Amino acid sequence: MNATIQVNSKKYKVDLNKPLDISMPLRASKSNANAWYIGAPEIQPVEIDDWVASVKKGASINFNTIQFNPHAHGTHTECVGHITEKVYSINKCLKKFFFVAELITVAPELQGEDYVISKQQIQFLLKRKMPQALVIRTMPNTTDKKSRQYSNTNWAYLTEEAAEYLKTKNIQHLLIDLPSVDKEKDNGALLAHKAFWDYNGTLRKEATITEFIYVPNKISDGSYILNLQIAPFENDASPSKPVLYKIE
Ligand SMILES: N[C@@H](CC(=O)c1ccccc1NC=O)C(=O)O
Repeated sequence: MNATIQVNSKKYKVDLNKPLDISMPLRASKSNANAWYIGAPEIQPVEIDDWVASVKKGASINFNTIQFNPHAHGTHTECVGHITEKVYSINKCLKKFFFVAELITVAPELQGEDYVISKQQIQFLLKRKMPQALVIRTMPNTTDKKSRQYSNTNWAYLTEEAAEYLKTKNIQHLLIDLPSVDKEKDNGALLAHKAFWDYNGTLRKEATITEFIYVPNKISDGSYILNLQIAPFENDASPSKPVLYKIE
């Protein structure tokens, strides 16, 4: 199934039969990716008295209750409501689902005791491109990202200057394969989140941050059409399913 997508005067051809899924599966397992010091996701059949809602246990259906945290357990998309007292819901902030996206690969650089993604690195890789969405794959990109236990690891993060740069480039949607665009332990500073959403200026209510993606190595850097879908939770964040389509 082929589609031609026109954005202003530019036409992009994509093959909808060739989706490139950059989300992580969310599993009820200790080996599911995890951050923020909580346990693993749980998926359990409902139990009422002696009845267990599992076909294996004699019920006519499987009927599971799921317990998880969108920020801690996998690919999720969040809006500015993640850091504001006022309630903003991702289901109300994200109202369009197709975007022109650029995928870049960055090796975070050592700054003091931290690894960071700098403005210079992004500037160099983006050149003069002005995509609506930026997808950042960090190096090294091993498959253990899908099961990594990130708590207390001081993962790499985006500098405030880099996030500010993305805002000035008018990038609306930022996607990254780390648990957060910010430093794990920053005493609540959340500098990159705040710079990207213009927290101290005019809130960018339509801008979103998607964290905990996984971009397989077989997908090369370049321009794509991104389909960014969430589950319709009225909450600051929802599990999400970003899918790329190569521009032919
Ligand atoms: N970096 C923050 C903590 C933080 O961002 C956070 C803590 C617990 C659960 C989620 C968090 N942030 C992102 O989703 C801090 O050190 O205060």
